Amino acid sequence: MTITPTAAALESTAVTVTGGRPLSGRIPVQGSKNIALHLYAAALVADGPVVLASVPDILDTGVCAQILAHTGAHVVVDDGRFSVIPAPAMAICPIIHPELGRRVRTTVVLAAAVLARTSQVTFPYPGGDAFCPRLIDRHLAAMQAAGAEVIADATGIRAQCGPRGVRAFTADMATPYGPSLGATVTAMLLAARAPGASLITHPSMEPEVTETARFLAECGVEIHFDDHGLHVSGSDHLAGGDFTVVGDRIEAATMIMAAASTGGSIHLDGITACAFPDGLTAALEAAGINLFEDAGVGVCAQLNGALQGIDAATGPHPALPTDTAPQLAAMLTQACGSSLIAERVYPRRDTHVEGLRAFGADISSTDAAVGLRGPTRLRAATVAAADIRAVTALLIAALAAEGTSTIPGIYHLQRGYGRLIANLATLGADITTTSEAS
Ligand SMILES: CC(=O)N[C@H]1[C@@H](OP(=O)(O)OP(=O)(O)OC[C@H]2O[C@@H](n3ccc(=O)[nH]c3=O)[C@H](O)[C@@H]2O)O[C@H](CO)[C@@H](O)[C@@H]1O
Ligand SMILES: C=C(OP(=O)(O)O)C(=O)O
Repeated sequence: MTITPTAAALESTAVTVTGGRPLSGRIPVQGSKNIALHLYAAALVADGPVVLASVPDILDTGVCAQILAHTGAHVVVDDGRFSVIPAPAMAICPIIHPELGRRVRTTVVLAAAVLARTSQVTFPYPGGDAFCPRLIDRHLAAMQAAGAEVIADATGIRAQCGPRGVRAFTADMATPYGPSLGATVTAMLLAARAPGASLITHPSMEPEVTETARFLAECGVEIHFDDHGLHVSGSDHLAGGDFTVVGDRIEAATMIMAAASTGGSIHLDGITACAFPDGLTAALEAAGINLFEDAGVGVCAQLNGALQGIDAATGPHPALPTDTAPQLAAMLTQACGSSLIAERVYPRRDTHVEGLRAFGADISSTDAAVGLRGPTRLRAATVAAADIRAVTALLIAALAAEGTSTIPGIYHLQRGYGRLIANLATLGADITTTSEAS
């Protein structure tokens, strides 16, 4: 099996940006990274074939496709279409490939799907961004509630159910930071294959959850939300289905913030204004960016005068998504006055702060908030980032800065953005990638 490029291979490629050009124009938005990843896991609980359209061409979907193939599923990815025929239960390998599993966050959700199909699974601790400790206790509690014995050691986790497989259950998704997105999908996939009525209390309502629920309903699962939580009537046979991944609201927000940081305005195809959570729309508008729906085919984002500093807080849907906070901070370096971005989904998420300071930003962070003062004339810098949204924050700073900046390493960028560099070039950015080998 070919393993998709490793971090080391991609860390030898750098992005070079000469800033100061206003970005404007029209670009497409990719299918949502995080929705696609959860749908890949959901595809594993179906018995029939699944086709997902508009999947983003990124490292994380490549890694997840390989994890599925390793379980025995027949997987084809072609021109944005992901087709999978899950193996019959008897033929599923109940081991999540350890090297691949350590590279993505969705490993535990994929493991839940395998557990739901085969009554057992062994998996490594998941990867994904490491900006702070990211617990998985709610995922494991859902597996236990579904009847699995869960044993964790230093190398990974093993979950095993009795001969009847997963059973209907009640599990709670609340954490001190709000409901867990990933654990809610883990619980949904277990419940989908557990005959009887399951109840998931305090579920996350992020689009990743509601889109997975829509997909499971297409496959024949009875599923609905009410004041008590998420009700799932599971079955030991699920049809497959065809499903389209909606546009990536985080990529869209990133592009809007990149353009606004340079004084530009853009048109995005493949997303609608209602895909933007209220907290994101409110933050953009308060900063001076107007969003207009374009006849149901896209969104225009236009600057309304100079950017203004804002106070904002991340939170569970429909609040400002935590995955947009680093990019927002980069944009607000160009805003008049002070800004404060409170982080309420994670105990801390500020790996972008030091990098932005290298560009000259007046920015500081405390445990759960980032404070800024602007506008600052940023100067070019050579600085690397530690994770997917921190790297885009640095790219935004480079686009706004005077001179030529270098951001070494594109591993984190490629985990989540398939066409970001090409799209920025289309909008007028002076941006290239260079390999150390060249
Ligand atoms: C691949 C994917 O979709 N990743 C997204 C997903 O991550 P992910 O599913 O990992 O995020 P969670 O919603 O689970 O985590 C949010 C918070 O809950 C806590 N927690 C989580 C699980 C648990 O079992 N116990 C617990 O305490 C975490 O430590 C964190 O503070 O949702 C996050 C929050 O919207 C996004 O930033 C990530 O981009
Ligand atoms: C934190 C993120 O991703 P992951 O959960 O895959 O690390 C993200 O998409 O911003």
